[in-house]
Amino acid sequence: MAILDIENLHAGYGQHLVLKGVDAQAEEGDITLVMGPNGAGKSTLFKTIFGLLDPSEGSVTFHGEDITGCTQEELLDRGMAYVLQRSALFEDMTIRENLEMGAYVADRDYDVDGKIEEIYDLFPILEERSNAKAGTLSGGQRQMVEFGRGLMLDPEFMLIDEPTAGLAPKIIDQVFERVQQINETGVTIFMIEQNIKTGLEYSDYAYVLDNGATRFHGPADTILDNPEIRDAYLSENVSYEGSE
Ligand SMILES: Nc1ncnc2c1ncn2[C@@H]1O[C@H](COP(=O)(O)OP(=O)(O)OP(=O)(O)O)[C@@H](O)[C@H]1O
Repeated sequence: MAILDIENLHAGYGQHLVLKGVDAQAEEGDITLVMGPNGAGKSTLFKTIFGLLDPSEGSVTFHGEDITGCTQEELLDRGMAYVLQRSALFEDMTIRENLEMGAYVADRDYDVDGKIEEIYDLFPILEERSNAKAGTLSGGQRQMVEFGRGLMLDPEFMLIDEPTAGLAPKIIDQVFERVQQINETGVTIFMIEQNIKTGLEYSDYAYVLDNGATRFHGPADTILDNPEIRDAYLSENVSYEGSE
């Protein structure tokens, strides 16, 4: 069953229309990859899903309910989380304090400590380094804190924008393993990624966006069987991961 359903979505910045008819779905329990060239509109799509941009046409439904026009707080309440591409940690705060910030909109009786314990169980290094300031962490550890912070309100659906952006090639697999761990706790993942070959290995289904519209979609393990997709989208990523 689709937890998220995007239909004919149009959105942009002022007069600049970026999304020109995106159709996509996320099946419950899946990791769904969103790929496409630079400027295709991937981040714009995620911002529109999360209510940061108003669509001019089309709809986004979550659990069958139209969420167009919902505020971020309402979406968090409904079980959606958004992990941004650019690191937005509080540099002078500790790992634990950064995690606590992930629950700042929670009710007073929300069990913040209990949730942090769950995140420490998932990513033990965060407990070992809980008093370290975010500004002292490696790129991979920062990304783990970002994931942890996104998990603080117990989401069932997580938007993740390019989790490996700017990270060293040798830790890319680790980042995807963490995404997989999160998914195994029952969180449906909708993820933008430029490291296409590795990203597809960890995904169930994939969408290719081009020029603001859905160009192609299919099971992740079949996407690269399409020569058109390989030629158009893989060649520019070969440098990341080496050619076959
Ligand atoms: N805040 C903004 N104001 C105006 N135009 C923007 C803004 N953010 C993005 N754009 C434009 O929207 C288009 C799509 O950008 P977007 O970031 O959604 O693409 P993307 O597919 O995520 O690309 P990338 O892989 O480079 O992150 C680009 O032409 C970009 O210049």
